[in-house]
Amino acid sequence: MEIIEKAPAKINLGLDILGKRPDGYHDLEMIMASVDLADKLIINELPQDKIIVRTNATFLPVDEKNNVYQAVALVKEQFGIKQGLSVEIKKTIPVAAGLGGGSSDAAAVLRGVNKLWRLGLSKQELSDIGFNVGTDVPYCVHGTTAFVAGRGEIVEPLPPMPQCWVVIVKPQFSVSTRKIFADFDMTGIEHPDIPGLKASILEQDYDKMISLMGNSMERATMQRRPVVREIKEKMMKYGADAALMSGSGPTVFGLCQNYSRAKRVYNAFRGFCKEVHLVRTINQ
Ligand SMILES: C[C@](O)(CO)[C@H](O)COP(=O)(O)OP(=O)(O)OC[C@H]1O[C@@H](n2ccc(N)nc2=O)[C@H](O)[C@@H]1O
Ligand SMILES: Nc1ncnc2c1ncn2[C@@H]1O[C@H](COP(=O)(O)OP(=O)(O)OP(=O)(O)O)[C@@H](O)[C@H]1O
Repeated sequence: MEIIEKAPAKINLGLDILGKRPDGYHDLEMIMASVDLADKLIINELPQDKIIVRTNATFLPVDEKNNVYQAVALVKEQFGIKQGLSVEIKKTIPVAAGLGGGSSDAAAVLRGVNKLWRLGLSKQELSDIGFNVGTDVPYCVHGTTAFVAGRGEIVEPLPPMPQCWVVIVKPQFSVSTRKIFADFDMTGIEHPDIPGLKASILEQDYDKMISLMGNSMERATMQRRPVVREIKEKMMKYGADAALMSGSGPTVFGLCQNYSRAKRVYNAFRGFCKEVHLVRTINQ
């Protein structure tokens, strides 16, 4: 049986860093939403006991370093599964971009093997396995819009964010989340109002939502890469309702309720940046 799973990208409407923990990780509070920019996973069972990962993104690792490989290996080990698996990842989400592509691929393969091997695992159980692969996997297992806390393991689903167009611009360079966190200076950081942002989504109040969007990591990434600020400013200049860096960056996304405005913002970046997308939010 062949299983096809979609792995959508995420954006952080809000990201707050509460502090560094004794284990070196950071306590976070985030509001995340999925957008219709997705990788596609084609999953097939293999008779031999091995995991084969293939991808059109030839620069990506396909061994134990790949998030999909890791997620499958964990399930096989935990449930003593002797069948193998082949997974083809058709990559569309920009890599190391702040869009959670690797985490979403891992969540997608977990959903896939749950069906293929009839494991009957709940979302919570899939999240618990996936959390060993990456911070954003528990969120990606739940998808849509959610409040996420702790190191990333606490996921509280929310109603879908108010629908809008999303312009996604990824500059040519990538950013290492680990490095940004390692050098992160908590002094004087801006804390977005996450409870307020959460309330705006519960109330489906788009104007309130865009006024409260914020990302504590933006400043650190912008200091290293001023072009991130330039992209954000240019998005606003061309008519985005709001613009923000996603995750640790360097991708910036702009929100527009009006399609022609979104198209104008999109056109302003085409040719200027290589990876530019105009997509919708996912509302189910
Ligand atoms: C910042 C976000 O993009 C927000 O969505 C994600 O939390 C990052 O997700 P990711 O790249 O999948 O991150 P992981 O591979 O889990 O972690 C990368 C590195 O970021 C740091 N890290 C991550 C999560 C966290 N709560 N505190 C941390 O300090 C750790 O040094 C970790 O080694
Ligand atoms: N399936 C995968 N897709 C993308 N990257 C992967 C995958 N598996 C492993 N990686 C590695 O993970 C690193 C981070 O990739 P990813 O695209 O998930 O980052 P990101 O968008 O910054 O994520 P986040 O927003 O969660 O920080 C890459 O450098 C890549 O080598």
